[in-house]
Amino acid sequence: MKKQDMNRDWIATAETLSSALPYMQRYDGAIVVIKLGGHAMGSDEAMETFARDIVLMRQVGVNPVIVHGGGPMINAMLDKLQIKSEFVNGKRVTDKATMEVVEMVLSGLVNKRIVQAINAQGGMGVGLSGKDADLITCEETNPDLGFVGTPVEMNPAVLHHLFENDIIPVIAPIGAGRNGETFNINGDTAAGAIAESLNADRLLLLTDVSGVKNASGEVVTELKAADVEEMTKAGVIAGGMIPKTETALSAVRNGVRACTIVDGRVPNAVLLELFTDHGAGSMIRA
Ligand SMILES: Nc1ncnc2c1ncn2[C@@H]1O[C@H](COP(=O)(O)OP(=O)(O)O)[C@@H](O)[C@H]1O
Ligand SMILES: CC(=O)N[C@@H](CCC(=O)OP(=O)(O)O)C(=O)O
Repeated sequence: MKKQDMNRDWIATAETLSSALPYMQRYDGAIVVIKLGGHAMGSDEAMETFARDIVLMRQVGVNPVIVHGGGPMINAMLDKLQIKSEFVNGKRVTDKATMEVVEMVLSGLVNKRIVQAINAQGGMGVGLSGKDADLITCEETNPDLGFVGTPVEMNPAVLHHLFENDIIPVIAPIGAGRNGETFNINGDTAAGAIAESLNADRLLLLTDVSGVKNASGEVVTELKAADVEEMTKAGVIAGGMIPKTETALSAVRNGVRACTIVDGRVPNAVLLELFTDHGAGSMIRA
């Protein structure tokens, strides 16, 4: 690269940093819940970039909370163990054997991969699931789905303790039942419940599409409750997008300031969303 071009690059970097100031001021002390879907997790390099962005957020005074999924990783382990699995409206039918695999994969492999990535960037990530410190208590969602849980009681006190100590919580979507059961919670549902219990400023649902698409395949940048209802009835919003839009609507109706469904495959997706004018994806409004 010529010296002149190199200078131009550095000038652009300095300009970008400078223009982020008002956004950093706006989000100083804010609670931002980020759901990282299994499909958005990708390569080690993508994980490294994601982790660096999260540590940067913490560095500039934001309180980030990561809630992760891991559907594809659960599928891979169930395949290895030759356990068949099916989804109904984006939720995995979960019998006892499946529940054991779900907990091992989410609280073990996936959770620790994210924690390790954050710590490698100089952050202090701590992994937990909804079972820790009674964070999420669940009831059965629907008997037909087995051990799929709906959060009914939240205890976010532990998260506030972690914020005070500069620790970044990384949460696996597993909940405890009142009678000693373990429940499998859809990752989006868990992220929404956590965001609501914290009255979060932002909920970002990171996935592997550029946003919620209409029947012609175009991303809709802003959706209201009525749009979501209509598109779901028409089957335009389907599969894994159903829990996302349900979560987004519930969140904005229950104290979360804004919820966006974002393409997590885009490098620096969370920084783009919080600290620039170039946020992409679909914003859901009440
Ligand atoms: N209207 C829609 N717009 C965008 N994606 C949709 C829509 N309806 C269904 N989908 C599907 O939802 C998927 C995202 O959900 P999911 O696979 O559960 O993601 P994640 O693992 O990130 O939680 C997309 O990859 C897409 O196949
Ligand atoms: C009840 C239910 O469906 N739980 C999910 C939990 C993981 C998840 O949500 O993963 P993604 O975010 O990667 O889709 C599952 O078993 O796959």
